[in-house]
Amino acid sequence: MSCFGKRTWDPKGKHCYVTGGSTGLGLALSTLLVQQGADVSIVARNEKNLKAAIEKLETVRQSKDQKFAYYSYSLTSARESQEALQAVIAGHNGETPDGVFLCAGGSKPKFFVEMSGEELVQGMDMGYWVQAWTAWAASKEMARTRKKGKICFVSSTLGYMSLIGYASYSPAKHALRGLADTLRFELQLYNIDVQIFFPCTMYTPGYEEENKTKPKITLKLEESDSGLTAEQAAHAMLAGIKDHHSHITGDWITTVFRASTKGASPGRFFLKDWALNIFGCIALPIWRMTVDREINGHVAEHETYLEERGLRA
Ligand SMILES: NC(=O)C1=CN([C@@H]2O[C@H](COP(=O)(O)OP(=O)(O)OC[C@H]3O[C@@H](n4cnc5c(N)ncnc54)[C@H](OP(=O)(O)O)[C@@H]3O)[C@@H](O)[C@H]2O)C=CC1
Ligand SMILES: CCCCCCCCCCCCCCCC(=O)[C@@H](N)CO
Repeated sequence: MSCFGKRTWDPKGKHCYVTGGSTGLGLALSTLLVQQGADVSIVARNEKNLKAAIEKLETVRQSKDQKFAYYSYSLTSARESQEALQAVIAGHNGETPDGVFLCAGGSKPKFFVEMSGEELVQGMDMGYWVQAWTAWAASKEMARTRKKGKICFVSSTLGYMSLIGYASYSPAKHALRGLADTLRFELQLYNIDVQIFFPCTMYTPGYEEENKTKPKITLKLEESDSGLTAEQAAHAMLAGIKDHHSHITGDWITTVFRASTKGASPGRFFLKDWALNIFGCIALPIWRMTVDREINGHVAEHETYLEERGLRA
């Protein structure tokens, strides 16, 4: 039983569709779902990683009846996201998934003035549309087939706040929160549960990739966040999913941001959220002042950086 006596969600025997299930958080979540008896279908682009992920899932299989499948699609367009979902359904005896877990995504942090127009558009594709299109396709399918399913988005700490360097990513992750909060209301019409996870830094292949372009100052400011392994983050995500939390967090810093930006989003026990909010009212402005000081102390170094790249007249 979870809050308000609602039964906890049990993955056993459920068909789970995990986007981005080939590496990082998506693979760690798929592994947990398999260990708890679910059938898992994963979608990502790179076929070699997908195959390797299925081999890993085979090693934790609980029963011979569990079905695992992978499909290679890029989920940044409406058409491919619908095709991917149809392939997942066809591969599972025509059955709509019980749970859709939207782990696909990525970021390419840089300074705003060094980003190209394409990179800013890609930021929305890889942060927002890569999950929104699948949520859209799955909502239509669940409503049509009367499936009382669940959809869980993956935002970020940066979906509640932001940091220098994340102009192409943080807005997309904030937009996911807007979509999840909208759908939490609207999809009640079809008995579909909508949740959203806000992970902090996770040490994954995606993290290593983003560090190739990340400004030094961004990396430095992120040090306040000690980070989680993909497995730790997946545990927190699944615990929140089971307990029907609308907004799921896996570390204390993001939990403070959750409480301090709550608005009308559902939270936890009100006294706990009040206490977190009061703590945030004091600690966050102090933290922000240290960040402003750090950025202002970076002006001279940044001047050289821009000159070296021909970005200063
Ligand atoms: N790592 C971090 O510090 C944090 C990450 N996040 C978010 O968590 C989620 C998981 O991140 P993480 O595990 O680190 O990332 P990884 O890069 O390790 O994994 C991302 C997964 O998404 C897939 N993917 C990426 N682009 C597409 C696409 N266009 N179509 C289909 N699949 C795609 C990748 O496979 P392939 O490339 O083969 O398509 C891979 O399976 C992302 O949404 C990320 O934004 C949030 C907070 C912190
Ligand atoms: C309460 C007072 C203390 C406040 C401290 C605030 C520290 C902020 C840390 C920001 C961490 C950003 C994680 C980004 C993860 C992510 O999404 C990227 N890795 C992109 O993938």
